[in-house]
Amino acid sequence: MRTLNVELGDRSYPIRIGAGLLSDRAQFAELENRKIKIVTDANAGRRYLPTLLYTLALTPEDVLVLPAGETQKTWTSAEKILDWLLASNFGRDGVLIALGGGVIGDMAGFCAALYQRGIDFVQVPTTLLSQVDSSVGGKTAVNHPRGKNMIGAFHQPKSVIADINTLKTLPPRELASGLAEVIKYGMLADAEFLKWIEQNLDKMLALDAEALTKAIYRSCELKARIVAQDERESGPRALLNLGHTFGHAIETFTGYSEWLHGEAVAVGLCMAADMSTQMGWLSVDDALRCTSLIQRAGLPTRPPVGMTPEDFLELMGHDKKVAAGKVRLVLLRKLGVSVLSADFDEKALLATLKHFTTP
Ligand SMILES: NC(=O)c1ccc[n+]([C@@H]2O[C@H](COP(=O)([O-])OP(=O)(O)OC[C@H]3O[C@@H](n4cnc5c(N)ncnc54)[C@H](O)[C@@H]3O)[C@@H](O)[C@H]2O)c1
Ligand SMILES: O=C(O)C(=O)C[C@@H](O)[C@H](O)[C@H](O)COP(=O)(O)O
Ligand SMILES: [Zn+2]
Repeated sequence: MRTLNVELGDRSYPIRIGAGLLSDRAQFAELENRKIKIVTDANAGRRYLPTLLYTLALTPEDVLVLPAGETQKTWTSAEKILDWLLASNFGRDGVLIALGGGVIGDMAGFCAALYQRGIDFVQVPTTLLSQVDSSVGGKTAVNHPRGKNMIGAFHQPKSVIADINTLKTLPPRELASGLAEVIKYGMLADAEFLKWIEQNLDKMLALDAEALTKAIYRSCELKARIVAQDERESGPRALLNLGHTFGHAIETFTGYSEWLHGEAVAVGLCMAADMSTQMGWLSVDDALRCTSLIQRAGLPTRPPVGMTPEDFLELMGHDKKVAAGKVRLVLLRKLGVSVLSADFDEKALLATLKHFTTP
């Protein structure tokens, strides 16, 4: 097992990564003598709930199982969770566990932030995407038809327990979706890691435990370092949004169905790399390197057919990074070096949007 910490003073917490953690009671030692409730979804619950219930000596009454998928990441689902906690007379001293992918983690975390003005919660991520990214950093939210993660709160978990054995049942498309965020970390903060991803992609696609553990550990380490500097995204944390201004536009355009988050981010990464070359920063060769890695991971590299530059511009105008009415974009100076840019050349953006939306 490998452990690292997110350093946030008295809200610091451990991220534990290893095989078989779900059945190891010691991993949940902080929860001893606490009332516990679990929120999960149908897929993660079917596979991993029995083990977790046994480990924590809980019963099915302590669990809420929601339908799976991004379309469920709504205010209505959050209300269901809050209603259930209230109906169970759950106290402010209780702990909510999120067992599942990023959808469950973001929603349960959001409800933990709201319920009785904030209760403790623990992330037990079961997808690659949630183990490398969403379970760490305390961004919690639900989607709105007008925009991704538009209703949310910052609320840090008490711990993150990532059992890599859960990845064995992940459908290939979901594995690839998680790889998009791993590639993002290499592109935005660590060119050496990006090279390692290129060299070890096939191992990760074959679910090699050592390669996956390294990818999860390094992604979490890079994220934890940035979150520790800027928990609430007033500065460098925005860099974690590389590819997301384009990606979130795609997810909103497609109504949070059809496209997975990582797939939309993958296209966003290609678009951000392309625009960085239009700005004269990233070399064309390096942008192509990123696109070809994304393609090798089985991810899309172009937006949905029918999406126009105007669609992108309209949706990007609602991005949470907009400041003083101006879109701000995360771009690459070079591989491993990202910047948040407000004064980018509009022509470069238009050229990228045109290039990616022309059949
Ligand atoms: N808070 C953050 O910092 C942050 C970061 C990145 C992404 N996100 C959010 O995370 C969400 C995407 O997360 P995701 O990709 O985990 O999606 P998800 O939660 O929808 O999980 C993907 C699918 O896999 C299923 N599943 C979960 N674990 C499984 C397992 N072990 N075996 C088989 N199936 C399993 C789920 O039921 C679901 O159908 C998006 O809403 C995105 O916005 C948040
Ligand atoms: O943790 C962050 O900060 C991120 O930006 C990580 C992203 O991968 C993630 O998708 C996040 O939820 C996006 O946040 P948002 O504030 O743009 O909705
Ligand atoms: Zn993301």
